[in-house]
Amino acid sequence: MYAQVIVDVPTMQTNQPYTYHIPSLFSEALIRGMRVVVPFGKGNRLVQGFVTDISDTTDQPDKLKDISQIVELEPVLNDELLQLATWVADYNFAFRISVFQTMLPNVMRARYSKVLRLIEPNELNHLPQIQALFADRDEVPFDVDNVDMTLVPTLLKLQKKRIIEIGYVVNNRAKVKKINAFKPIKSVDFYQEQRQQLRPSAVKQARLLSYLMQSPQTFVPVKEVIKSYQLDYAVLKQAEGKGWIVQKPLESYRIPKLSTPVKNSQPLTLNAEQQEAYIAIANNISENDTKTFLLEGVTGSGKTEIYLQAIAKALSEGQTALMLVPEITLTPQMVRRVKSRFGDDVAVMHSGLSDGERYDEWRRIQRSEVHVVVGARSAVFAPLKNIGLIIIDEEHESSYKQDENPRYHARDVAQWRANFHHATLVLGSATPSLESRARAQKNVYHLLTLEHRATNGMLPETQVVDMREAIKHGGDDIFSPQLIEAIQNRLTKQEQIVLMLNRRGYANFLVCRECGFTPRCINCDVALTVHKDISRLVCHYCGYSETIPTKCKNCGSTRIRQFGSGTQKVAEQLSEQIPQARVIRMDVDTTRRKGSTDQLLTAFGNHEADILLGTQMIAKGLDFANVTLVGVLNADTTLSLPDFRASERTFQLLTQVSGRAGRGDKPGKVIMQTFNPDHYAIQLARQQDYEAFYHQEMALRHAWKYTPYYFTIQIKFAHEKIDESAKAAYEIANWLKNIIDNETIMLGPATGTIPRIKNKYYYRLVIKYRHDEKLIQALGSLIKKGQQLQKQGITIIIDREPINFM
Ligand SMILES: Nc1ncnc2c1ncn2[C@@H]1O[C@H](COP(=O)(O)OP(=O)(O)OP(=O)(O)O)[C@@H](O)[C@H]1O
Ligand SMILES: [Zn+2]
Ligand SMILES: [Zn+2]
Repeated sequence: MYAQVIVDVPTMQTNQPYTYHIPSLFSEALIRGMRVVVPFGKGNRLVQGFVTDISDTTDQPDKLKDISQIVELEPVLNDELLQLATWVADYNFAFRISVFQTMLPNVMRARYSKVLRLIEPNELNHLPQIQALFADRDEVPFDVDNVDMTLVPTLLKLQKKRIIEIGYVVNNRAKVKKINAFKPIKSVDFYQEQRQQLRPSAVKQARLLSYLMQSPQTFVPVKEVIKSYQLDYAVLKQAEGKGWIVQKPLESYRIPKLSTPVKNSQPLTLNAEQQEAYIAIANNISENDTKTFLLEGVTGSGKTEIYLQAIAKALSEGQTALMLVPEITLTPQMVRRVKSRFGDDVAVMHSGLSDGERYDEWRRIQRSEVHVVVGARSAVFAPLKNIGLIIIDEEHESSYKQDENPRYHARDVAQWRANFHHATLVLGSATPSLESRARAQKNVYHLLTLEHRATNGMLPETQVVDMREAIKHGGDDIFSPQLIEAIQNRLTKQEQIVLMLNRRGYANFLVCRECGFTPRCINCDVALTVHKDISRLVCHYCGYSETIPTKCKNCGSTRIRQFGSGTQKVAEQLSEQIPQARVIRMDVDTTRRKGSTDQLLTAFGNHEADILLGTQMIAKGLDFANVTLVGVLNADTTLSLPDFRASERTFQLLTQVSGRAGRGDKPGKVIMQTFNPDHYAIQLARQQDYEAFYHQEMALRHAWKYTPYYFTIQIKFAHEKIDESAKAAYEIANWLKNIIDNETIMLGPATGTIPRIKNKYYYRLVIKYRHDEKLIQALGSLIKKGQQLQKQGITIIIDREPINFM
């Protein structure tokens, strides 16, 4: 028997399965989708691999290597996921191994460690130190904890003489958590009898026996019983010794908890608009039809309620449901809402979980113990079976596209899985991506609209404040008088306020007021960002950091100041201007700790603070009835992003954050501060008019030949030497020129917006096309052709529909 194995070596040469011989020992147990350990390459180094196929015969003439080990007895990838992986890899020009790793919990990524193996023990007689190192073992871990590094020269000599060898072992980090449990094994009468014979002083034994007399005949965690019956371990040990009970370790799940308990909730009675949308979705679920709905509903229109009832519908049909939410703050709030409806039938997957929790949630899904999954981007690969419904909330969010290999978009993967399962796909947003809205226009998607707020409230009224005027009249560049006045007004009424500092594309760097010098990253050529909390300048691309200088490195002047401001500075300014306001600050710094987001939001919800001040992470999903004012400190910074989607991003962000105001009975108000008050993205966000924005932006996209009129592919070439990356870029550009369609447009080669990242120089090509099979084929072959380039140290990145133009 032979197995096709994709090995854990992400290079162009290894992007196809290798054939291995299955030793008879494993031939019964080995199934497609399992993890194995195999020898690889000339040195037969052991690596992890995934079995993608098994066959009785092989056409490989060479002598084949044996599979060394099976990692676990259950397959970790089912047939659907194996097929999906092939599609994701091909479609996104990625390696299959990278796709497998993205699909599975982190702990299934193999860790390799070095070991020393003894080959000729008799040769060590005159080397007592080495003998002592091995003692009676023939393999020891090769690391500083085990090996005295002064022995290394000797060890290397011994390796040359083949007396020892240095090898690799594959460590499986996927560990199941166990807890101690016990159960009674005697009859009630027996326990009663024992109890009567006890000495009066044996209080704890008496308590245990009374417990055993009425306890269930199943394993119960030791800890729980000890706590509720005031026992101790010694008593249980004794009882085990006397044969009253048996103990054994039980598998236990690490289930992620929210900061406070989740209250149950009941389905709400849908209003007419909601009902219409729900019926369309529910009917489609019953019919097992593959259809995609675009649910375009203004902020607060009750999209979430429709999702929850649609999930209930899928469950009632005996199917499962998958719901994706953007990887941000809103995850805990959404998780809370879904758990309040479906309780323990929900598994959660997002980056806030520990590796152990992630692994356990994944296993609960894999074993079909839960039927609902809520999670961020990579949850789209959750091993659910029999999917009836997939929901993508805030479908326009760019975080659904992975910005590293494999560069997949969760929407594409969701569509594939919906087709596979004949499932219903629902894309929801108040501000759909232009791509999705355009597909609805062409009836590829079915458009469902909600034009009114669910609570009958009005959309908030929005005022645009021209900051150029505010500054002219002696105001500062953070708070206009209008905003300060509005905040004070809400404070007297005990109402709450959300303030957003738009940090995307924002300049939070140092500038010398004398010479204009800005400290930049030594690896990336980008301005360093000021992080006051750790008193350092940090590079956001590579993580390089240095202390905040007091003098300009260029001219020596001490007038080196921060340009722009962070949430911390805004909070300081706020406490100066309105000292009585209680402020919760929410940004990457205050939400880094696990669970902190959920805590901060719960505190705000309980009115423990008046103002929630944050970056764009607070723009979406928050549903607090007492918030009547939303202030946007700088509406226009996103407009300066080097990206054709800058207006779309700005419009989406402003509309979303405005939607946080007036969600309860009280009317809401929004104040947007901007230096570009006349820009259409800002004006249309003020009117919350998505449809008008869609038409205006589509006209521009058409004129400039951008998405959704054209597809886009970006190819990046990176090398430590700028000449080498340029050469590769021109070589490939010339090769492609002869292949691509007449209508296809190639831009570049050009250096990226940021030419150097992590010590590599980037060159890029941007290709815009409508239908170009030859182009796609050429790019597919490029990851093979790239082998030659890779040998020269060139990295090639092919990015379909890139989100990030760097
Ligand atoms: N049918 C209904 N009857 C009464 N209240 C409702 C109904 N549907 C939704 N709501 C309430 O209206 C509020 C807004 O609903 P929800 O958060 O679902 O809107 P949304 O469209 O998801 O909002 P956003 O896109 O702004 O996040 C919530 O407090 C919700 O409980
Ligand atoms: Zn850097
Ligand atoms: Zn200077």
